[in-house]
Amino acid sequence: MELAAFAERARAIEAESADSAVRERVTDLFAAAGEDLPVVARYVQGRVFPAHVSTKLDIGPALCYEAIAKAAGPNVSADDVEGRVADLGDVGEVAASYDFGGQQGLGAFGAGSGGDGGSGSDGLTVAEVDSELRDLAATEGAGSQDTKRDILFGLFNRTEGDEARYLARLVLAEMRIGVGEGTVRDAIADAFDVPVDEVERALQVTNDYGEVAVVARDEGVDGLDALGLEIGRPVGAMLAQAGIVTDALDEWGEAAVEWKYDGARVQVHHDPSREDGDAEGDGPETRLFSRNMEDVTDPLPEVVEFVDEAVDVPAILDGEVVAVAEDGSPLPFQEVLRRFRRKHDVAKAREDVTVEFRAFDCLHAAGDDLLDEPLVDRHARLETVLGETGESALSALELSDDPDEIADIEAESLDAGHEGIMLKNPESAYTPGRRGKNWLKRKPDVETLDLVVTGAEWGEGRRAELLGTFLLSARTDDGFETLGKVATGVTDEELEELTDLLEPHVLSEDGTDVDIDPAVVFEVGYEEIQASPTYSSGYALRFPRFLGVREDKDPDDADSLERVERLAERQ
Ligand SMILES: Nc1ncnc2c1ncn2[C@@H]1O[C@H](COP(=O)(O)OP(=O)(O)OP(=O)(O)O)[C@@H](O)[C@H]1O
Repeated sequence: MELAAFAERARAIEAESADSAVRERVTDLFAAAGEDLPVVARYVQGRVFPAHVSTKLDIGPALCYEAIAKAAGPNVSADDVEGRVADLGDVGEVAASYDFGGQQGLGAFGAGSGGDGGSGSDGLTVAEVDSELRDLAATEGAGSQDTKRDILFGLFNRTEGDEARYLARLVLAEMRIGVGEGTVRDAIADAFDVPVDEVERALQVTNDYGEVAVVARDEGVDGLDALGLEIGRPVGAMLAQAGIVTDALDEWGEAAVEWKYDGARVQVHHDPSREDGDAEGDGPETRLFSRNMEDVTDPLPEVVEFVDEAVDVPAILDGEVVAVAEDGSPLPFQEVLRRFRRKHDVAKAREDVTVEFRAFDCLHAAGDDLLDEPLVDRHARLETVLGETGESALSALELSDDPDEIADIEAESLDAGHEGIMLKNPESAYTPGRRGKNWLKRKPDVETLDLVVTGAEWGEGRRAELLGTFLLSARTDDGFETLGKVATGVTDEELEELTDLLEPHVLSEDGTDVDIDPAVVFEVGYEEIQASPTYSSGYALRFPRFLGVREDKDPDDADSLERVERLAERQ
């Protein structure tokens, strides 16, 4: 499929407001995508790679503006592009407004002019874009930024109008044409006449919209059924809602109660047949993935060693990595995230902060996918997989229908320095990536919010080189809405780290005000949530405090405005 045809359809999808019309258009797009279906199924959601792949484009706005400016000709600078993005608020709009790479003469036959969309500026195809972007992502080392910019320039140079619009939005992860995961799932079912439940299950186990779309089309229901978990390919973590003991007992009669560890989520993939350093190079025995499916194997060698020692069957385990002090008591989870981030000097980091694994679920063991098994059975399997050697990592699961007994478990957890308890439906299946009612978390402490940084201000005087005040936003279906600024409680050293983290995502600057692409999630505490016209969400945080960066969360995992509204009502 030519990029022009894709762009024309993307434009039509974006113009629709009714969900059913969007779904129909996406269905038609999939039916027409031919051999580019896997790419198209991802691009329509603004994804370049499947979620289970750790590869990233790593293109910041500044690099993208340079590539656009270069394609636009000698009279346009990256600053001009940035200025126009600040005015128009959409990099796609800006990219579409330039005449790129001497294509002007072909303009009359350009993107969008043909009913079949096949008469693009120079026949650039979606497959070619994908191949170039893969090359771009694989570029590393010295000079890689220049190479990336050149590849991107080469692509922009071959686009015009809507092609440029959606290419720019794609590479900056700002597609936003109103196509969410649910729409893609439904459209796959409609386009290839397979049950939506089967598509949903296949998506949960593979995390790959492209693969599922192709299997649905080429192999139908049987093909989808045959898709299973694969060791080495992470799946979404099952998530919890806030809940209370009486709700759990009313609903299930009896609850499975566990300590809620204050660490960071890790999915362990272990295959003993893959020896480290084996000649075929098919990967290490154990790989670890964070909650957002990043590969965190290298920074956590002691967890790898523990699993290699304890587990001797192929397995996928779910659990938490906790940082522990010398006396064995838990340290705040920020210490764990520090370890996750560490790429160099891991041995030194390991000396500074000790981490341990706590396992609470088993998704696969010795060839059996266990997602549909009841929790209690999965837990029993987990115990077997860990065996005596791994016993210390097993999270104790107690079944109880007695609120007093559950209160005692909560007190023990808090005494031991943990966060509270998890209440789980003993009979429930494991639903990857879903925040359902079968797992409830109970934390007695005041709730915190995980919010996306969408703006900042440069400091003054001594801190003029540092970003000092951060604008925070909650997630909505269409993007992000602001609800406060956080400035206090941050040291110079922290500000330096935060500036380094955020600078690559700066979209535009106006005086000391900086507009930032949603990429970084902050955990913040607050005294109260107030209704307020100051911010676009209609709410404002009273006395917000910075607690840390949620390195393990993407903007899509940040708290929603709906949750903010619920918390505001409960105050
Ligand atoms: N025994 C346990 N069972 C399941 N999850 C646990 C357990 N102990 C700790 N956790 C952690 O609690 C999290 C569940 O809360 P939730 O799904 O809301 O994630 P979250 O947004 O990271 O929440 P929080 O910030 O409260 O940890 C899990 O992702 C996991 O990291």
